Amino acid sequence: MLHLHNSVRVNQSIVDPVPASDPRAVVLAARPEPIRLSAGSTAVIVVDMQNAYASRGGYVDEAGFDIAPAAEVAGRIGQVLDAARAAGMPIVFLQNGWDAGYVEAGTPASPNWHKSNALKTMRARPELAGRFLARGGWDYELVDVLRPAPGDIRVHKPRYSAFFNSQLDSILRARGIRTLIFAGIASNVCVESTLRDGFHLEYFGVLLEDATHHLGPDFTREATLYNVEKFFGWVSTVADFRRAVGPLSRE
Ligand SMILES: NC(=O)N/C=C\C(=O)O
Repeated sequence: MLHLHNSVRVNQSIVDPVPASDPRAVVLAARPEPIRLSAGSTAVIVVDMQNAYASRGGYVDEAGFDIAPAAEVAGRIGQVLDAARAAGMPIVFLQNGWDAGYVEAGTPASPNWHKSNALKTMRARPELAGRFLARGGWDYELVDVLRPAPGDIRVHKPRYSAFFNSQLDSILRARGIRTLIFAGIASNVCVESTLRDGFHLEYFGVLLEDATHHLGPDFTREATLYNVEKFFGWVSTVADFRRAVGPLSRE
């Protein structure tokens, strides 16, 4: 079988949200099939690469989740951002959390109050009260290695899905964005929640599997990859993304 340079098999059907005639369109190798994307209508969504999720001493580390792979994941996300910036694609950094007084986190009348492991860990260990995911604090801040560049967009979100109680949808629509490239932590929680809601809002979601990390046993990672590939979107890799958008570099 013939292969193109970006490992798209030529006789595979291509998902075509943008016309092939678009001068900024490229084909991204993905599962279950390649997808055409245009630099003009694609954004990279970096999900919650905050100290809370990717640094020692942050919320998920203190709550007992494995964050060992997070540093490597952050490095690969950096490669994605370099390629996206060179191609002129918008980059959106999501930041999960609440106000310093935790009003946005909800009361016991909110499921979030009961299910948020950050809130539960702080209640169980009062010496940690106020430390996790509070705007203005270290835990809420993005990791040092993934600092937004001028022109990048930050969106605050108070729940797992970035499409709820945030400006994400209007920010994307105002820029004509149709395709979302997902990276960040955690693949099985905020990444998947946002990609799923994006699907219901008519966005084409692509998960870069090696630019994400999951919270929980490995089967959660596998389940997310299965769900995305089978029901909600497409799965690709950092190398394939870089190969696909490399030719769009404006430098
Ligand atoms: N960013 C995430 O995927 N968050 C997952 C859990 C949490 O925020 O408690």
